[in-house]
Amino acid sequence: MKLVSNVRCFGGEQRRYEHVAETLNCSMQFSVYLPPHAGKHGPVPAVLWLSGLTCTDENFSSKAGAQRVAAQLGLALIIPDTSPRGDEVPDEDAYDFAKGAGFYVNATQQPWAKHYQMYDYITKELLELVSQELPLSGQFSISGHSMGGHGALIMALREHGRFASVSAFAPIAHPTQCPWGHKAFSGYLGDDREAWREYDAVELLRAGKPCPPLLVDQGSADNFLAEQLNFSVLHDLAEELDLIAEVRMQEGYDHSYYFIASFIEEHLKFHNNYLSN
Ligand SMILES: N[C@@H](CCC(=O)N[C@@H](CSC=O)C(=O)NCC(=O)O)C(=O)O
Repeated sequence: MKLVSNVRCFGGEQRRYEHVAETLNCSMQFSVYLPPHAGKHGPVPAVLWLSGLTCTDENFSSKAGAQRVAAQLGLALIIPDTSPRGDEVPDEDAYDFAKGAGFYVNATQQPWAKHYQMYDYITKELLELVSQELPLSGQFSISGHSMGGHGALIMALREHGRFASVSAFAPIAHPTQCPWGHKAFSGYLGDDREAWREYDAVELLRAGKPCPPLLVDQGSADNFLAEQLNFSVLHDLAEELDLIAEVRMQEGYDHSYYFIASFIEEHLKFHNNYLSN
C-alpha cells in the first residue's frame, strides 16, 4: 500500500493510503489515524469506522473530531471508503446506490458483482492488509453511521469473535424493511429475499447470532428516522434478547456529523473498555 498523505494530529498521524484492492478489482483509498507513539511502545488496538451514503474515507476523519480521544486512549482508527471507485466501476446517477453506496454487501447481480464486494473487501482484505502493514495489535472494534452503522452491525454479528465490541450512530437497522435497503439489496443481491436476510442486523439477531457488547445512538430529530432506520425494532429486540447493549434515543439530534461529533467520545471510550492496550 502506498502512503498518499500524512499529517500530524493530536500528537499522532492522520494518514491516507492507496492500494490495489483485489477483492474489488480497482484501486482504493482509505484513511488511518495512528495515536502518538503507535509502534514505538508496542502495537495498538483499532476501531474500524464505516461511513454512510455519499461518503468517502474523508468525511469521518475531517468532521467527527475523533482523533483527540483516539490519541488519549491510544486507539488507531481505520476508515475505509464506502464503495469501489474508478472509471471502470459501474455507477448510477443516485446518492443511495452504486458509488458511495456499496452497502457493505457482496453483490451477486450484474453489472455490480465484479466490483461491489464491500463485505469481503473490509472483513478480509483490508483488515488483513492493515494488520500486516501497521503497528496494530490485532484487536478490533467496529462502529459506523447510517449505512455504515448497518455495516458495523452485520459484520459484528457475522464475524463472531472478530470484533471486541460494536457501536452505531443512526444505523439502518433493518434494511430488508426500508426503502434504502430495498433499493440496494434488490440491485446488488437480486430478488432472493433469503439472501437479503444475511445482511440484515435484525434478522441476524433473530436468527440467534451472538452479539458483542453494543452501543447505539439515534437522534430524535433525524429526518430519516421514521422511514429508513427502524430504530425501535432494534431497541426492542436488544431488550428482548437481553443483549449487553445500550440503545439510546438522543433528544433533538439529527442525522449529521454534528450528531456523530457529539457522541464519538463516548463511543470510543465504550470500545476502549473492551480493547486491552
Ligand atoms: N441529503 C444527502 C443524503 C445523504 C446523507 O445524508 N448521507 C449521510 C449518511 S446517510 C446514510 O448512510 C452522510 O454521512 N453524509 C456525508 C456528510 O458528510 O454529512 C445527500 O443527498 O447527499
